[in-house]
Amino acid sequence: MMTVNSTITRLNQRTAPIDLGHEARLWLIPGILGDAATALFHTLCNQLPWDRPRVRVFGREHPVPRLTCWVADQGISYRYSGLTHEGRGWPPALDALRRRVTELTGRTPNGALANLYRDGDDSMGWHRDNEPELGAHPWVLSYNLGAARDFAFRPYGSGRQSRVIALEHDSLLIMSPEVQTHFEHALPRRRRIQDARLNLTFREIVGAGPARERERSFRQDPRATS
Ligand SMILES: O=C(O)CCC(=O)C(=O)O
Ligand SMILES: [Fe+2]
Repeated sequence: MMTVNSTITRLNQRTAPIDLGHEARLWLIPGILGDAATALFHTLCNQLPWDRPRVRVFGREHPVPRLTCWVADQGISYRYSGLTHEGRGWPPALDALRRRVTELTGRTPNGALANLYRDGDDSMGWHRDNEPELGAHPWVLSYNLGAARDFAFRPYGSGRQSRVIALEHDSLLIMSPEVQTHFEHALPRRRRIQDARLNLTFREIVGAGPARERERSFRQDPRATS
């Protein structure tokens, strides 16, 4: 497995990072698949076994405002929305994308959480991706298809929003581990957007430690929760 430093060096050679502070860095690489991206978008929309988990927020049950699917190596499981999701292997449609993500980052994720936002009404609330099964240095590699959407960061614990980045079709956003330590992120609702967007966050599940519920804060908008 690649060390943290060699990943940083490789990414810095490709593009200048966006520095959020506290050593938390983002790299945004546009156009990583080219023409193949549009076909991949339609294939994944149609072929992934999408689910719409229900979660309890302030004592009431709601379906999450998006569709989700966990894709991973056989036996690699991930806990979110109160359920453990088991990896069943990768669909061939993702082979080229996985190779490309590894080529760009040097990292070898063994799972990806897919989210399908049917239109701008679908969203994801403030959270960090720091589950114990991601280990002490969780690199999150986030690939985008379809409608461009804003992605927001704010310092963890402060509520003050610090940065919004537009994530466009066929772009890859890489978050260094410190992003999860010091910042939360969210995909805010954007009512004017009528088109669908699909996001895959590639992750490395490193241990079988006790899974705990994904951390979410519901301050912004209870409908934007997961
Ligand atoms: O849709 C996105 O860009 C964000 C997804 C995300 O933050 C997650 O799956 O943890
Ligand atoms: Fe996330």
